[in-house]
Parts: sequence; structure tokens; C-alpha cells
Amino acid sequence: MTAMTPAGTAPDTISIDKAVKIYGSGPGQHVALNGVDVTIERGQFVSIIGPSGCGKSTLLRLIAGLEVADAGDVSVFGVSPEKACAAKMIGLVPQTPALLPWLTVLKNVSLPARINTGADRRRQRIGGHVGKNAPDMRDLLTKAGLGDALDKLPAQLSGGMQQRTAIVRAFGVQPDVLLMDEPFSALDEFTRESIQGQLLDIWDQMNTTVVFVTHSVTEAVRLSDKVLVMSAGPGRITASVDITLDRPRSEAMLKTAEFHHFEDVIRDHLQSAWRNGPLSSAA
Ligand SMILES: Nc1ncnc2c1ncn2[C@@H]1O[C@H](COP(=O)(O)OP(=O)(O)OP(=O)(O)O)[C@@H](O)[C@H]1O
Repeated sequence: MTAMTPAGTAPDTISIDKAVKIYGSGPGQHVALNGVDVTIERGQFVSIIGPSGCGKSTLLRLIAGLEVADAGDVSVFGVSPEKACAAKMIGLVPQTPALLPWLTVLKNVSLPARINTGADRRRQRIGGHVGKNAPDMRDLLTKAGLGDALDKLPAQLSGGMQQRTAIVRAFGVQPDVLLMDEPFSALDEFTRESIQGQLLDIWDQMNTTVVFVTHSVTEAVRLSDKVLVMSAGPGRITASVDITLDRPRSEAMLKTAEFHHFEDVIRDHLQSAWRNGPLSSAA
């Protein structure tokens, strides 16, 4: 059932309330998340950063409905992750692009919308979903710097171009929330910076809520409205930092004192997260 606010409308947030996730059982059990509270407003770009193994992907998987919390509640715009997933409200961009090798770039990005024709109808039945006209995939590909590659096959593209194609494909089905798990980790720094700009252009146009996992402080600051810092042992949120830098955020902004200030704030939180985590005593 769709949870309703007192005003009778579906909540316009992704909310995680006191979530606990435990892997395994008995002596070998591992508490991956303990008491995690998160609220993400519709349309926000939120990044999650933290030491390896602190539970970033687990948190993403809870929102995606790929894992079920052992305690606490997870709600995606008023419905359970399972229901949101069935209604195609959730999109996922993995670390590797997974394009269909026999289809051109344009056909790869157009395919999901063609095979999910019922998705929008299902989403309309869930209160709060904002239906929009289907985006022009050629336009989105051009925004992603792929205007000259529409008819190329994935094997003819660089790794960065393949990942941009995967991002356009994910935005193209207009999910209510797009979950991105370190999508740029395999790319060199300059490619990464240019793709960040293109991702922001598309996000700006599509207004999709994005939850983005990264190990890069610079990337988190540049992209996000809010950065959640996690600590391990057990995984928990130790800081939430609002990034109040103006948008659009160009590459030139990365060199400004204001930008460095936010990087320093996140780094300080990460250092405390590391000091308070399980690995600190082993160091
Ligand atoms: N299916 C699973 N079974 C058992 N343990 C798991 C499983 N998935 C994750 N874990 C453990 O839960 C903890 C959190 O894992 P998770 O992948 O969420 O961390 P992460 O912060 O995303 O790590 P990284 O930054 O290295 O990708 C880790 O200790 C991991 O070993």
C-alpha cells in the first residue's frame, strides 16, 4: 500500500529509517548496516562516500530492492523498494556499462523504453510519480558528447564513451530514482571530469533523483546537493554535508577556494570515519 502523508499525498522522498542489514548468521554474521537514517528529496543529487566495506553498495541495494533490511523501513517515494522496482521507478547504472554488442549506440539507449511500454502506466498508478514526455534520445546522446557515435557499435567506443551510453540509457527510461554505483571508477581523471559535466547537464534536463556511490571526494563535491559520509564496523552514516555551491558546476569551479573548502570538510569527516572504523586499530 502507498504510504500517505497527513495531507493525503504520497511522500516525495526516499526515506530510510533505522535500517539494519546483517549478512550471514551465527559467529560468521556481519552487520553491514546498523541504524541508518537517510532522507533524500525528489530531484536531489546525493552522493555516498566512505571507506571500503562500510556498506555503500549495501545501502544502494536496499533502495533498489535487491536486498531487504533486517530491521527498519525503506520507502521510495511512498512505496516499498520492491513495488518501486516492479513499477520501473528505479534505474541502476553499474560499474561496467553492459551494452548489447550487436546494437548501435542509438538502439542500445532506445531499447529499454521500447520494451517497457507499460512502465509509465504502472508508475502513474503510484501516487507522486511525475510523468513526463519521453526524452529525445538523440538529444541526450549529443548532450553526453556522443552525437557522432549514434550508429557505432559498442566495440567501436572507448570505455568512457561506453559508460556515457549506459548513463543515457538509464536516464532514457525516466526512472524516479537513478542509483549509480561508482560508474566512473574505471576511467582516467580527465575523462572522468568531462563525463561529470555531461552527467550534470543530463541530470539538469531530466530532474531525476540520483543516489551516487563514489570514492572520490572531488567527484562527490562537484556533483552533489548532499554528501553522506559513512563509517564501517558497523556501517552507518556519520555526516551529512549540504553542498551549497552554485550550479552549473564547471571544471573551472574545481579550482576555487569555495570548492576546496567543501573538499576539506568531507576529507575531515572521512578521516574521522576511518579513525572510528574497525581498520583503525589494525593500522
Ligand atoms: N552478500 C554478502 N554476503 C556477506 N557479506 C557481504 C555481502 N555483501 C557485502 N558484504 C559485506 O558487507 C560489508 C559492506 O559491503 P559493501 O559492498 O556494501 O561495502 P562498500 O562500502 O560498497 O565497499 P567498497 O567501497 O569496497 O565497494 C563488507 O564487509 C562486505 O564484505
